[in-house]
Amino acid sequence: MTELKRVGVLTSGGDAPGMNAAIRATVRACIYYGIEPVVIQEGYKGLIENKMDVADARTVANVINQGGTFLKSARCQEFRTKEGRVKAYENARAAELDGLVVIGGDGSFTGAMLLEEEHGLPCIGVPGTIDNDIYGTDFTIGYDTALNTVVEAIDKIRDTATSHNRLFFIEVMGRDAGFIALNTGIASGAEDILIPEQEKNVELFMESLQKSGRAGKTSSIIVVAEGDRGGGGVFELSRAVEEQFPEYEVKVTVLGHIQRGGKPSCFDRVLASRLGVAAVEALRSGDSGIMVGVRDQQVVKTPLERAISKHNQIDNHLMKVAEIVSV
Ligand SMILES: Nc1ncnc2c1ncn2[C@@H]1O[C@H](COP(=O)(O)OP(=O)(O)O)[C@@H](O)[C@H]1O
Ligand SMILES: O=P(O)(O)OC[C@H]1O[C@](O)(COP(=O)(O)O)[C@@H](O)[C@@H]1O
Ligand SMILES: [Mg+2]
Repeated sequence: MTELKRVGVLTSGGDAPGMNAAIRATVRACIYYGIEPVVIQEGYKGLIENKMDVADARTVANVINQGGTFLKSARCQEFRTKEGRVKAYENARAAELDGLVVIGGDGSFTGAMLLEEEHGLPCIGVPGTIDNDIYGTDFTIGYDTALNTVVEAIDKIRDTATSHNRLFFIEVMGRDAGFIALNTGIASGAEDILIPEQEKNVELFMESLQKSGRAGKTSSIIVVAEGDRGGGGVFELSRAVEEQFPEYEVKVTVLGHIQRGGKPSCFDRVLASRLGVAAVEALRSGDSGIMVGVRDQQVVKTPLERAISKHNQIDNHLMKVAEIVSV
C-alpha cells in the first residue's frame, strides 16, 4: 500500500449531476483510510490560484442529493499552458498533495495527464459529464440524470405537438456525442434521431418525414444532438423542412442547460459513490494516470491516455431499434 498523507479533489469542465456525490465519496474514502482530503475550488483555476482547504467528513454533509458541484467547476485556459500547470503543481506541492482526484470529462483528463507527465503528481480521473463520451466506462456520472431530465421535457413537448399538427425539432446536448439524443429519442418516441456519429443527409431525412406523413402521423418529434451538422444545425434544418412541408407548423426547442441541472438520480449517486471510493483506493494501490469506470457492473481502470483517445461506439442495433419503433 502506498502511504498517502494528503489527496486533493476537484471538479472540472461541464458540471454534471452526481459530481457532489463523487466529491463526498472521495473525501469520505480519504478519511476512512486515514488520509487528509483537500478540496480544491473551481477546478484547475483554483489549483492555479491556490483555492484549497483541508476538508473533513462534515464538509460534504448534505450534498449527495444536490445537482451541480459545490466546489464549482471551470474551463481554465491558463491550465492549457505549461506555465499554468507549473503554477498548479507548485501549489499542489506546497499543500503536500500526494495525489489528485479529477472529476470531469475528456478535457479535464488531458490536463491531468499532462500534470502527471510534467510534474509527477499521481492523478486519477473520475468520469463526470452528462455526455457519456468517455471510453473505459459504460456510464459517466450525470448521464442518467440528464437522460431523465430530457425525457421529462420531451414528454411535455409531445403534449403540445399532438394538440396541433406540429413538428418539433428538439436539440439536446452532446457536442461530439449522440448518446443523449439516441437514448432519449427512443425513450420519448421520437420519429427521427440525428446524431454526429452517423450524420444523415437532408434528402434522406426528408424522405423519412414523408414516410411518417404517409403513415398517418400528424405531429412529429425529431431529436437532434447539438453536434449533428448533417442538416446544418437544428435551425437550418427546420427552415428546410418548413419549405418542403408547408402543412406542418415547425417549432424548435433547444433544451440547453436545463439538461445539466437537477437532483442526481439514484443511479448517478451510486455510480459516483462507487467511483469516488475507487479513485482513492486506486491511489492507495499505487495507481496513477488512470481513470476509474464501470464496465459490466464492475469497477475497472483505464489509462487516461486511452480514455481520452478512444470513443465509445454508438450501438448500431439501438439505432435500428429507433428506426423500427418509429414506423
Ligand atoms: N489539451 C489540454 N491541455 C491541458 N489542459 C486541458 C486540455 N484540455 C482541457 N484541459 C483543461 O481541462 C478543463 C476542462 O476541459 P473541457 O474540455 O472544458 O471539459 P471536460 O473535462 O468536461 O471535457 C479545461 O478548461 C482545461 O483547463
Ligand atoms: O455550458 P458550456 O460550458 O458552454 O458547455 C456546453 C457543453 O457542455 C456539455 O454539457 C458537457 O460537455 P463536457 O462534459 O465535455 O464539458 C456538452 O454537452 C455541451 O456541449
Ligand atoms: Mg468533454
